[in-house]
Amino acid sequence: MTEPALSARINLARDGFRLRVDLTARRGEVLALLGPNGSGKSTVLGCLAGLLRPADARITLGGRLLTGDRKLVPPHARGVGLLAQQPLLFPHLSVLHNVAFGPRCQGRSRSEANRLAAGWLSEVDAEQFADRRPSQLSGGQAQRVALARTLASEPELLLLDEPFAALDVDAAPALRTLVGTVLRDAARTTVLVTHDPLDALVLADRVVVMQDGAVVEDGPTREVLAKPRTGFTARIAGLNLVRGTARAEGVRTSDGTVLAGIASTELAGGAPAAAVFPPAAVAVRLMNTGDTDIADTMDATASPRNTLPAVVDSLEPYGPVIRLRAKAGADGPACVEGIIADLTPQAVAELELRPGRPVQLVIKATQVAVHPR
Ligand SMILES: Nc1ncnc2c1ncn2[C@@H]1O[C@H](COP(=O)(O)OP(=O)(O)OP(=O)(O)O)[C@@H](O)[C@H]1O
Repeated sequence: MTEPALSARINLARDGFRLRVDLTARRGEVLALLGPNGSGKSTVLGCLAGLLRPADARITLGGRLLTGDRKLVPPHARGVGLLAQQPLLFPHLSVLHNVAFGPRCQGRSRSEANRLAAGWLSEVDAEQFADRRPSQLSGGQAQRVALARTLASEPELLLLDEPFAALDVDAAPALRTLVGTVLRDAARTTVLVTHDPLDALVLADRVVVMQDGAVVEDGPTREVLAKPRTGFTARIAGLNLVRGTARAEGVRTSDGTVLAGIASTELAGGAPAAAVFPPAAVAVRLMNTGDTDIADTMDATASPRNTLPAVVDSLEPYGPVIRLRAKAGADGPACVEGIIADLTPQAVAELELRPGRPVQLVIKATQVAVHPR
């Protein structure tokens, strides 16, 4: 096992918020840091960048101690580059000189710094803007230049804080592709803070999920998103997650509902478990239509279905489908709260669905994966 390039143990308390994390990343690894608002992601980045001075922390990068033993290496001397949501370019410098700024600060000659800057601008497909001022760039172009500026200092650790969040939907995919290309440098370690599961899937090798200042999930991206252990991760992965305890046939929730499913690994009865299923696996029917529509499509060999009474909470367009969010009815099980179902607009119209309408959620047991929690 190789020594991690980045190792960070951070303990920090601030106005009622407590952060306790232990993070490591290998050289060349791209780590996505996910978590709800206020979970502490930016605080972790601030500590790594040297912008925050945690009371109790030990951060090393490539064997160098950055924070710890009463030492705090200042931001510019860390070998850490930070790309924030906003490009934050120097308005009075040309694009080329913005990018050359880092190498100049590192002691390169003017011509050498300009040569390097031109190379990085071409790397991010922005060499044609070299002579412009930042005010003459679009948001997407400015963010590309900001990426070149960050990379021009050749950081050992690259921190990306929601780098696509401020971009419009047309500019984000191009920059995401570009970032994907530059992140393939095996010499650099990257920590990417994002709300977007697509960023994690496309760019990251590993996902760390934070909640209330602590790490609650850590693993290979696909594994974490496919087998979420927390409601937050399930939501960002676009999956439903119902918690409970393991039973032979599936998961028993705290309200006594048993959700039939298929266990992903062997689970001891009574162990904490979660039932995970995609919104497309949830069929919706009206409470008062009887079982005929389902019975018509079921034969004797059909897999068992879970039928749960619920109430429509909201209906929102979601790409080509309508996403229905359910809530618990007065007498129904609480476990249906927040379950999402994707329906065709035609089905929504035919069933005359609207918020407040009692429905039944029908979920095929074969599409419910049961994971340990
Ligand atoms: N400068 C500050 N002074 C005091 N408390 C702060 C400061 N900045 C953030 N906090 C608090 O620290 C906690 C963690 O905030 P942080 O910004 O790290 O979360 P986050 O996960 O990055 O959230 P978001 O996704 O909303 O950016 C929150 O409770 C926040 O209110």
